[in-house]
Amino acid sequence: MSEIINPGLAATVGTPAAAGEILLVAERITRRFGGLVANQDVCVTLPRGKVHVLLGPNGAGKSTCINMLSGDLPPSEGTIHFMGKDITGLSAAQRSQVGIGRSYQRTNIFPKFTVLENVRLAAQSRRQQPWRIFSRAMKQQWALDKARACIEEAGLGAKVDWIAGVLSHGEQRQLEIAMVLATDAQVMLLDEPLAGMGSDESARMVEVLKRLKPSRAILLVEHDMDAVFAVADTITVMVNGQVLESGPPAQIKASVAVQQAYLGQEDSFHV
Ligand SMILES: Nc1ncnc2c1ncn2[C@@H]1O[C@H](COP(=O)(O)OP(=O)(O)OP(=O)(O)O)[C@@H](O)[C@H]1O
Repeated sequence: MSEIINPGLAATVGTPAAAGEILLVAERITRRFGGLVANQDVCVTLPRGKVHVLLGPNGAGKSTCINMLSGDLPPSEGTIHFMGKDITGLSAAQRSQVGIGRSYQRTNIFPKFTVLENVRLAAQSRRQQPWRIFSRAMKQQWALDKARACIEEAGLGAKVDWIAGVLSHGEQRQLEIAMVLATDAQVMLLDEPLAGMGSDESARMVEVLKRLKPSRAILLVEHDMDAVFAVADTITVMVNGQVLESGPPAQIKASVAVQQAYLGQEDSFHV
């Protein structure tokens, strides 16, 4: 497999497509760690224009699932297709280049760089000469223009020249969203984007997610139930590495099996 990109796949990215188009399909993905089955036969379908939330108690397998979708972990079994092409064997870097972007549970930015520099670097990471990213700093106008647009879309327009390290926690998470956008992600995999946020910051992030949703497919792992039910079109609840139930929010809210899975957990279904 080429280290840089699958050209056939790259050519499909950026093609205007209708809402509802299926972008990513994971079929029966399974991941074992020695004798532990962290995900078993998990199926996920991500259409453009929809937010899919992965819920589940601690240790249920949500991060393992998102790691397999992003390419950070190879599945032990199962397949993942993006826009009809099999990407099961692509690395995380290759998936980023074809249009699958992710954020991590922990904030992942360059704290001494400005907001604009962080996002400009993310934009340039999609290009095929990553070793030039630093040496040609600030010279590529296209990357700056793209970075500004993504920063605006992520709701950070007023902080474009701020040093990233002095932003609030919530703003740093918004910056990460801008960095994912700058890679032209069609599919956004977001691992707990609201973690550690206060209510104002959470509300702002929910607005950002709603704004991003129409033109992309978004998969979230999130524990904040108010936010989950504010943005989700589909919710998949995992327990012990398996899908317990998957469906629209009203179905999940009414599910006795889901209620029972959450008994004694911090994350409650009081929504
Ligand atoms: N790299 C690894 N090596 C061994 N076991 C792992 C590894 N990563 C995850 N696991 C195990 O797989 C199971 C699922 O973990 P995972 O992190 O996917 O759950 P989670 O639902 O994301 O949990 P949390 O909400 O606590 O983040 C757990 O039992 C965990 O200990």
